[in-house]
Amino acid sequence: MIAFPNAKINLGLNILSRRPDGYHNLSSCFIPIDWCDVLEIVESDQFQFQSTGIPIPGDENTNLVIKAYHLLKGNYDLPPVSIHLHKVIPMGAGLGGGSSDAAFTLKILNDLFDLKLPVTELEKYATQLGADCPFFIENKAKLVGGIGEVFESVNLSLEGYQLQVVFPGIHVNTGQAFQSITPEDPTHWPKDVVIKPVDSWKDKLVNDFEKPVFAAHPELEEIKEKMYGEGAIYAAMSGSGSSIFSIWEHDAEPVSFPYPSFTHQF
Ligand SMILES: C[C@@](CO)(OP(=O)(O)O)[C@H](O)COP(=O)(O)OP(=O)(O)OC[C@H]1O[C@@H](n2ccc(N)nc2=O)[C@H](O)[C@@H]1O
Ligand SMILES: Nc1ncnc2c1ncn2[C@@H]1O[C@H](COP(=O)(O)OP(=O)(O)O)[C@@H](O)[C@H]1O
Repeated sequence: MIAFPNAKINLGLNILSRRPDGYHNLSSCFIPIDWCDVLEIVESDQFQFQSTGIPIPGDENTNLVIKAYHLLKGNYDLPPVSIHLHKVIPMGAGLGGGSSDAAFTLKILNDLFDLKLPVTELEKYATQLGADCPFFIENKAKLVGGIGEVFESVNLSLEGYQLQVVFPGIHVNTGQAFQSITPEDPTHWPKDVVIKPVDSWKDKLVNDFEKPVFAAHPELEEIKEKMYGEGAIYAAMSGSGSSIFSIWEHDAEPVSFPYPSFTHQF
């Protein structure tokens, strides 16, 4: 069975409070985007994992795809599988690619072996793999709270707009980025801003990670400012960075950068 785990971007990302377990409560609007990996899982004689495309750092057993398989295997009598992950989504980019691979692994195994796990159960398993993972189970634009596992539907349409996402190659460590933030309530909440026209979002829809990450990497802020300077309606960093995205009128020509990038007409 083959699937195409996609990335996400954060429209606004406010870090509200630090919890006793070290995690942070946040408020954001997540939207899926069509920048995708390729993930194939088939039944096999023995467990096998192969990855191609962008090399994934770290020991193979830290790969979230393998962790997702073992998590389900702990509770279900799963046969061995052969997994092929073709990595396209940049990593450490604030795009949630690894989390998406993990969530799609759960969904494929659920379908392949007819486990009949409902969405709520899949989301619980996904939360054990990473705070961003449960979003990719339903994989629809959502207002997100808690540490990333509390969802509210949102009436958001970007139809008629164009999205640009640029990955400038700087890898941001998510855990360290959270440590550099002083949590507080925002002046404007994402749920109130994203339902208004896109041209009202600037300065209201804020990603709290921008301040510390831009201070460490001023070239990222320059990319955002260049997007605004060339006509973007809204521009911001996604997640803990370092991807910068911008929203344009459908007939605009987004400024180009010498980095991996993705554009999409909604
Ligand atoms: C910041 C966000 C926003 O969408 O995205 P990315 O930049 O990673 O894409 C997410 O909250 C990232 O979620 P995810 O990357 O799954 O986090 P995890 O693997 O669970 O945790 C990585 C590190 O971030 C910290 N963390 C994560 C989520 C959260 N709500 N509070 C935290 O403090 C954890 O303490 C951990 O040290
Ligand atoms: N399947 C996977 N794809 C990408 N990264 C993975 C995967 N499994 C584990 N990782 C680890 O997670 C880290 C963060 O990757 P990713 O989730 O794509 O970025 P981000 O958290 O910035 O959205 C990577 O640097 C890598 O060490």
